[in-house]
Amino acid sequence: MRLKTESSLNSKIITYDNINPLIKKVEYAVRGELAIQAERIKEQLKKEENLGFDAVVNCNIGNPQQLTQRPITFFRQVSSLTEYPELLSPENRSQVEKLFPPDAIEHAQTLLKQIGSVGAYSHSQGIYYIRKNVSKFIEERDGYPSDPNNIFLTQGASSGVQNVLHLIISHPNVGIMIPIPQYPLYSATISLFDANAVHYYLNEENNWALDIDQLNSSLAEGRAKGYEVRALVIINPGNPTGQCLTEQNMREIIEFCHKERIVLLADEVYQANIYQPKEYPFHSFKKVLRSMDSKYDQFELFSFHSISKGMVGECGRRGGYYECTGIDQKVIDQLYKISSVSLCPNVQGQIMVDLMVNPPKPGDPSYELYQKEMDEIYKSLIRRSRKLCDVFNSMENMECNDAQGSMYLFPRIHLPEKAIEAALKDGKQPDEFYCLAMLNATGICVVPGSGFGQKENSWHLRSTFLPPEELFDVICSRLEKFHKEFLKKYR
Ligand SMILES: Cc1ncc(COP(=O)(O)O)c(CN[C@@H]2CONC2=O)c1O
Repeated sequence: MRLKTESSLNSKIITYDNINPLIKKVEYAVRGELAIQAERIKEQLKKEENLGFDAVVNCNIGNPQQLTQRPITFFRQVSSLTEYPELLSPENRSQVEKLFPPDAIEHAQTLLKQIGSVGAYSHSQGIYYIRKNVSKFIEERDGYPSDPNNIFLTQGASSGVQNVLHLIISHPNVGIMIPIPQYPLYSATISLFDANAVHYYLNEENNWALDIDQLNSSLAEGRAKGYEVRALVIINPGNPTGQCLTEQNMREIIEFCHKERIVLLADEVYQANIYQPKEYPFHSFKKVLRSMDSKYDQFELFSFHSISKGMVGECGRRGGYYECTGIDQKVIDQLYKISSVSLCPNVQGQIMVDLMVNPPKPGDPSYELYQKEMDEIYKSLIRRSRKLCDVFNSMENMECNDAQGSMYLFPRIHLPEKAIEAALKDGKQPDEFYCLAMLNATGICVVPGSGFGQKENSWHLRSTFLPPEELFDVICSRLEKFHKEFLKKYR
């Protein structure tokens, strides 16, 4: 028997060296080095250190309410009434009616009748009444049937994406096609589940369009590496690129998946963030699929949505859903089983999904305020996206496609050779080096393009356009001043 020395008894059982290597391999740039450095700077500012700016501006994450966007009043009224049902008792009614509109009271009562208590576990797929409202929303949006039994409510779209990818990744040789640039939930999850990302490049010169021949060459590459390519991920509208797919392009994508026997994962969390609705309207893959001929009736599609985006922006409540279309019932049963391991998605997140898909209707007492608040946020997002895009395009050595949708701009930066050399000497990617310098000089935290993937020798950054409009002029002038000084230093 090995004698246990004093030191070995005191040494850690779990160490960095002996944890799951797949976890060590995962990267998630949206909250990576830049975000960590931003937190350090926030601590310095709290100690009133003079850093040349008075606050950090988190443009690294699509987190609207962190940047002071207000929640939708009606949604919070209903949610708060469900949290403390005593407010709805007869003895409190007269008081409550002074503070809450009748339709909020009615909505909360209806939910509680279906839910019982928000403190109870719900059905693992989510509350059936809410899933019925999700199906109704989908039917009204697309004009085709939707079955609540094929809907899973989730802890944000993230957990739905992870469950579906986990289900599909049946062995280490599975390939999953993901866009470059992509939202790193996908690369991180594929890596965590020990599978293989098969990259297809979006075309920056054509407004980040998805060329079908790119899909064909990417698939051929994946298969040449011996991967069993099983799924294609489409983010529409795109993150970080903001492009919206045309119906024709979507039909070609469905034809490609059908021909190559690949399951389609349609990430549509930004479906309400559409800023050029005439030129680039949102079409769901479900609608386009159902508009195609009967040979596609068995086509397999997973569609994801979330309460974190749109004008709702309730990121922290962790709500979302995915719809299974054409998925074998036995597979759906396995998704139910894996959902039941986590018992259920949080109930307030489910309530927010219900409010997102079942908001006040014309003629309801709260409809006017609801519409006004949604409209104000929507119009402001358009103004801010255009303003920041114009600023990026006015800066030397920078070019930026406008945001057709989503919450981000992804400008390309042509960095001077000296800056690239300095970055590599510092052991950093050039765009990470630039973004860190920006953060330290201005307090503005963005994410380097290398965190999303990009064409060889091209450098980008991703910024949201979420800071409040009243701060925009200051932020834009800080960006311009920093950029000028950076180029001068490394010219
Ligand atoms: C394309 C896409 N899909 C899914 C998600 C996950 O959302 P929820 O889990 O909150 O529903 C995000 C979040 N966007 C991240 C978070 O903020 N900035 C981003 O790039 C996203 O951008």
